[in-house]
Amino acid sequence: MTLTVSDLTIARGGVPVLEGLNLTLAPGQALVIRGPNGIGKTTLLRTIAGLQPAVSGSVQGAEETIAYAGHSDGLKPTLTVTENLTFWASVFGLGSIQPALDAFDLNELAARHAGNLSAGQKRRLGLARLLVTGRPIWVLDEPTVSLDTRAVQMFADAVRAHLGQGGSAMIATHIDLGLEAQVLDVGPFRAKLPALDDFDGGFL
Ligand SMILES: Nc1ncnc2c1ncn2[C@@H]1O[C@H](COP(=O)(O)OP(=O)(O)OP(=O)(O)O)[C@@H](O)[C@H]1O
Repeated sequence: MTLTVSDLTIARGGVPVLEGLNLTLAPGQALVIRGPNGIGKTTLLRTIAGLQPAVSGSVQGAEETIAYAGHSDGLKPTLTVTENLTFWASVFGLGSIQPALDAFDLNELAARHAGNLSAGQKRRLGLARLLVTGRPIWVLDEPTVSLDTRAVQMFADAVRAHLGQGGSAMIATHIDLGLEAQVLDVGPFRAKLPALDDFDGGFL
């Protein structure tokens, strides 16, 4: 499944942050999105994942194919690691959670409640969830936050394996993951700010 982004203009809080973006992401490909804080990386990923509407342009190939992992880990704190993964596997209709436990070294934590894990352990669990979605396009917003060096390596290995199986990944990150990837440098503001006297309810 190839993701095609055509002439995409996006906004946050009513303010355009990026305009006229074109890109494709084919099976087996990774795209790393870089850029300074506040430039619009999260807005772009949320728009591509269908979590917010585009101002104009289109995203094709996204429906039902994207697994999104954003800043919030979305874990259920009162469920154990195993229960969290089993829940998501059942939502997505997949069977074994063992590959996800193995890939992110979660076996020893399997019976622990997610709410009692450390920040890095929670992040590993959040990323392990990607493996039980069975979805081919991973859209990931700063996935390595809180991960130690070893866990970053685990994550990079999981992405490589995913690409090797015909998946693809779009990753906003500030670190070098050592992946063979296209790079999208989101440059300084490329859209026009609205006139100052334009009232914008999006800021309220
Ligand atoms: N809920 C919101 N309402 C209004 N403006 C917002 C909102 N969330 C973010 N913004 C603004 O939209 C712009 C783009 O934010 P975005 O989160 O996409 O940036 P980013 O590149 O992902 O930043 P970072 O690297 O800090 O995560 C920023 O100027 C930000 O202040």
